[in-house]
Amino acid sequence: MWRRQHALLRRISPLNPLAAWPASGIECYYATAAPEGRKAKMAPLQARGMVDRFHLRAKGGDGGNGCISLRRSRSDRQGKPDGGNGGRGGDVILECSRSVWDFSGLQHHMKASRGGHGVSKNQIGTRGSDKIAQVPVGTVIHLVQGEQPSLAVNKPTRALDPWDIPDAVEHSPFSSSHIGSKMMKGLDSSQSNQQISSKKSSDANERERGNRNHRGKETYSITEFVHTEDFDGISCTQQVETDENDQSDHEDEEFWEDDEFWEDEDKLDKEEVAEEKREEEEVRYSVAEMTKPGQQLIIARGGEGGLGNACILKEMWLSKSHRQEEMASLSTGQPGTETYLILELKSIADVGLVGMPNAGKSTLLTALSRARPEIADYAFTTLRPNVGSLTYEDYFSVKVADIPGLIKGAHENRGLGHAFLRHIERTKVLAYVLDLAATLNGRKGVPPWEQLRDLIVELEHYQEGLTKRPSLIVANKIDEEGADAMYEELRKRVQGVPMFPVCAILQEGVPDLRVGLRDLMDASDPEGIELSKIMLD
Ligand SMILES: Nc1nc2c(ncn2[C@@H]2O[C@H](COP(=O)(O)OP(=O)(O)OP(=O)(O)O)[C@@H](O)[C@H]2O)c(=O)[nH]1
Repeated sequence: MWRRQHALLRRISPLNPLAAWPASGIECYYATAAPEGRKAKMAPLQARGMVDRFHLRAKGGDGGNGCISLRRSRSDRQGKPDGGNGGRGGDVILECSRSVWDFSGLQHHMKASRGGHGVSKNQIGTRGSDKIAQVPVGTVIHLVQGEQPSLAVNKPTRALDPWDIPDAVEHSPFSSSHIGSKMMKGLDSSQSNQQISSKKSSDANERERGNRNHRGKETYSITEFVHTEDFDGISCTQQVETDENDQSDHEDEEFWEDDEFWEDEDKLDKEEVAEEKREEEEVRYSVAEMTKPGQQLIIARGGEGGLGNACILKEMWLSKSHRQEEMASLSTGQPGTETYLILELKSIADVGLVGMPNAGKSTLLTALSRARPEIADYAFTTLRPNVGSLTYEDYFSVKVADIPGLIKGAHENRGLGHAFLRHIERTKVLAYVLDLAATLNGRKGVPPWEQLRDLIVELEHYQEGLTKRPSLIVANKIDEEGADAMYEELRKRVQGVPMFPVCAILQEGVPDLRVGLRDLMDASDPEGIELSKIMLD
């Protein structure tokens, strides 16, 4: 469904003013240009805002075929087998990078190149090139179908293993299963090849692999590492774009030529949504997390190359009756593995700023750090989380995340909904930013204590116990007329929580807030906020 919509958008956006890119992350509807004689339709399109959840299908490159060749000479009329082995297919790799914000640069389908075929004179086919895509720091991987993703490192040493997954099984640092076990969350290496849900091709792959093992030929192991450090992100992006364009042109043609599309679109959409839901029910959540720049994760492995006849006849025993068939099967390259993943982004920060739209969260982030998020006097200016770094004199550094504004009923999908709260799931400290001026000077806003109540309710709806984290209150816009009295009222109504009156725009009260945040980070037994601590009317 999305592919069709993206193809459509590419086609109409330069010409059709109705299809101008929106600056929001909300699902939008566009009037689409229709071929002559057809009614224009309204099609939902994913807007350009942050893409923090992404469906990705990946396929490793197939292995190249082995060569069957005989080298004859005058002295040897019968000839000696000299066919080389096929090359291994490329892997599909995700690389964690600080230079990308979200998944908007990814393709939904990624395929690595196949290995080259073996040639005579015992020459091995070339290895298929890998397909590498960059994902942001904080990417969580859920597995819908296929094999567990595995970590790619250049050397199997402990020092190079950047993962710190809880419950990972400890192994010898030099065993391949160590790497394998580290890459699975809570799984041992014997489970690493477990299929979540089998597909035809992966079944075939497994069968083929079984046959190979049976004949004594080793299949790939996870100790075949990919050199990761010199990867040039720019060249990869270019490669990805080229492929995407090729694909999109093709899709465009199909799309406009397809008569049934206009009639069946709704039905198809519904079917696809239902299928996606069905698939999501079988998802294995959080099989891997990418938390450090430079980490690489192989999500689909290239197939092994087929054997050349030089190798087959030297090392294998072939039955006389089925010689040809066995030779053909051994020389055929294995298909690459396939996986279907859901990528989800959870920003990594120590402090999460939560507040109603327009409370001044982005302004506060600007005052606390060098981050420069968009600031404006209308609600929902922030559409994606912004993370800034707050550094203290002793070089202690705290990451602060500003997330889009929450409103009452966000859990019922009001405003921007509450899905982006996943970005504060991992924070240690919550800072509730309340707007002291929301009801002042004739404004029809919500009093600060009610803002606090609504925020707590929404956070608890998203995840029970989230508000038990160490918390403080930032009473913002103290510079406004009447804000002092409002602050006093707030202090009376909410007790037992550290509170800081602040004017984010003039940076007043910000130094005290910095100290307060540090204290909360260091405190051994800090408290969260409960609804019972708030006195409401
Ligand atoms: N008077 C006053 N205005 C402020 C203060 N802090 C922020 N503002 C104004 O409040 C408006 C909203 O500020 P933002 O920082 O965009 O608020 P936000 O909470 O990030 O808003 P969303 O992006 O909608 O979630 C802007 O016009 C700011 O200039 C303050 O301390 N005093």
